[in-house]
Amino acid sequence: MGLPKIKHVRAFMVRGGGADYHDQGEGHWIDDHIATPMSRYPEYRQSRQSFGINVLGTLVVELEADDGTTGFAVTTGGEPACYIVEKHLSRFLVGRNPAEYEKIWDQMYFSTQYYGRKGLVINAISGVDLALWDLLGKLRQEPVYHMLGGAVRDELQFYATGARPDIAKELGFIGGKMALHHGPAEGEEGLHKNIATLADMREKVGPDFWLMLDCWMALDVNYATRLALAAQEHGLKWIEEALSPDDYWGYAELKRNVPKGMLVTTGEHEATRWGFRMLLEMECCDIIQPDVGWCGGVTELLKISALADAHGKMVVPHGSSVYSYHFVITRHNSPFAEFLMMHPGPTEVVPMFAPQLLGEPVPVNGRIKGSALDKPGFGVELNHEIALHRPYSN
Ligand SMILES: C[C@H](O)[C@H](O)CC(=O)C(=O)O
Ligand SMILES: [Mg+2]
Repeated sequence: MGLPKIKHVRAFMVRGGGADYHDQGEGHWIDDHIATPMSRYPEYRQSRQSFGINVLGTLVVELEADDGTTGFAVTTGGEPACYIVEKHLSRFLVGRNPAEYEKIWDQMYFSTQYYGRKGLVINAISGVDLALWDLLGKLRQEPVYHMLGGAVRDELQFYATGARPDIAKELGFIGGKMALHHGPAEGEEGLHKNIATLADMREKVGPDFWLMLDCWMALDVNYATRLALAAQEHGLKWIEEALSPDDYWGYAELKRNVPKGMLVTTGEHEATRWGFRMLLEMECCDIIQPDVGWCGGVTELLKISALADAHGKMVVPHGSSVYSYHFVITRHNSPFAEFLMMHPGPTEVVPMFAPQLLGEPVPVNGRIKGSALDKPGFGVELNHEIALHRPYSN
């Protein structure tokens, strides 16, 4: 329909925070003895970087149209994702109209299905999809949330993820989600410590502030059930990602086991409508948490969200900065959003994907006004002052 065609596809890798938010320096709360599936090995317990959580780095996808307009997006994926974008996915983009995002998504997904479906390949597809939406918005001079149907509310409300829900409360957030520190291999002592941390935080924030625990796939059904039962008296709102993302059966059992009123959430490491269909149809959880940069991008999230809505479930995307903000504001079944506190303390609000994005909005008093999203595309620019490395070309 008269839009300039895509002329160039470029994929860069970047180190140091941003979309690979686990790639932080020493002393950051996000790498401080957090329970993981690798915690069963004592040598990998203290630091997630020790087992390689940050090996990938960020993938930046940049699309340039015939008229010189560029759209871009960032996600996790680094060098291997650059290869997939440049050597495989670019063929579905060059010479194409960016408004054909449905057909492009379909071609990217089915051409990679024999080695893709989840994980890195879907991260790469998500990055391309988000860059397409950004380009489309920049060409049409429209914010992405307009193209998704427009806002259903005037502002976004956030809960904060970090080690200091007490400070998150002072900063105006509606709740605080803490990482669980000890996994099953740390025995009864670890379980008591986990509960003691929650009890201490409940004491600090008072009775009504939401408190959640993020278990980052570290537990088994028995441990997660015991944790949930013990956490009830401290008003735990939800238990997140307690089990392996492949253990749909375990999630269904956990959901039956937790105390009435406590929510089970998961999905940040799930991908595509087919993965989320499993979580929904098997009654695994109360809230699904797709990461917009990992689940297939906005094009796929629209389908995931419609499926969740039909099942009466909320969609509260994992992190994902502006890519989540433009989506959440358009959906009734996404009533609030996550803000990942990337300050090392974390005692201050800093942009989630700093330093990669310029103009990234941040919550003020736990909120972002819809008007802050009123710029073309996702409303941010790539910070060209950071070291962008292009390992391959197409
Ligand atoms: C804090 C968690 O372990 C993880 O780093 C982030 C996450 O899962 C979330 O924000 O949700
Ligand atoms: Mg999580």
